[in-house]
Amino acid sequence: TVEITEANVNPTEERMSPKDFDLLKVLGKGGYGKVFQCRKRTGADAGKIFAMKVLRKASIVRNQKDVSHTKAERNILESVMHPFIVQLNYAFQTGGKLYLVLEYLNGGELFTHLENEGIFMEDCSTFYLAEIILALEHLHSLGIIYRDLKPENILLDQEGHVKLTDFGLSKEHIQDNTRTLTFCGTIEYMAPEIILRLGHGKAADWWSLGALLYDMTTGAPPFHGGNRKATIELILRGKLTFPQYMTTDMKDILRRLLKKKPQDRLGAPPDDAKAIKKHPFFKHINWEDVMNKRIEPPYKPCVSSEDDVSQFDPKFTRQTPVDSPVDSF
Ligand SMILES: O=C(Nc1cccc(C(F)(F)F)c1)C1CCN(c2ncnc3[nH]cnc23)CC1
Repeated sequence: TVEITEANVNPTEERMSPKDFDLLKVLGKGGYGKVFQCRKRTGADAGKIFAMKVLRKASIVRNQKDVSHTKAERNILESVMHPFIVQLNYAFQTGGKLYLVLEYLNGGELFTHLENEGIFMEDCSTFYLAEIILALEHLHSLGIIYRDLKPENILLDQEGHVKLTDFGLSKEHIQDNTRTLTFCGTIEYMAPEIILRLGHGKAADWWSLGALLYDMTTGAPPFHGGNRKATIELILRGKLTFPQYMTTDMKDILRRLLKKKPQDRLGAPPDDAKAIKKHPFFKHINWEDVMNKRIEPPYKPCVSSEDDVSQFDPKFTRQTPVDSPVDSF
């Protein structure tokens, strides 16, 4: 059973319900639920735009792991406040569904910008990596492992700063409704110990950071085969190769982040992010400036207004937003 009590779901006093929101656009859809752009109709922030994640309880409880992931997602988002992590504003439920009302980010996915650019220049990758490292450092300080670091889980805000989203149930877990949830969707950024199900610690996030940096710099993740099995083979036993144009610092930090054994990896306990922030690859970075958003973002998403959805996939945004009535019998 999904014992989610009203008390620990709704962080605010206001009793909220779906009718307090007008659905505007569909931002994403998967097996367990949908994400809508919506506008709040009532209360202090009436008129404000949010992203609303709607999860169907029935489809979650089928798999115990997802129940814990879902609860983890809500608990994480409720307890985490950080400039580079998406903010949870409201959480509530109806008989059959869970609702997470999150800050709306109209800059779109980092993935989209990486696709458009092909590859990022080093200073651009350094900017995104620095903000992501501070977000991961904060999560790790709370004992939280992100697990799902990959370009599509990294959104940009209106100014072009990073925001980590989609905790717990990532869209891949949702769409691929199989039992082996860990092996669904993009595994290219997954650390060997996760693939081998040896359990994973914080070091798994630093592997994914390395895979992300490699992808930003070369246009593809470090280990990717023609199919899932080949990719897994390469992640576990493949040799890392670098293109000619890669600088020495970049090659060095990638070698250290993409160590197959978590205990050998840069950022392994007890140092965690400290060891990474000290690496020469970040010699020009002032970490205080990064935290205070004093570094100019490399791309400013061209969005016209707060409710702009132009950065999202039209295959979703062109759909009429309907919160399917699972509750009304
Ligand atoms: O499609 C998505 N997620 C997704 C896809 C399929 C299924 C499900 C689930 F079943 F879990 F609901 C979720 C993305 C989530 C992050 N997105 C956000 N976009 C804008 N503001 C945001 N603020 C917070 N997140 C965003 C873009 C869409």
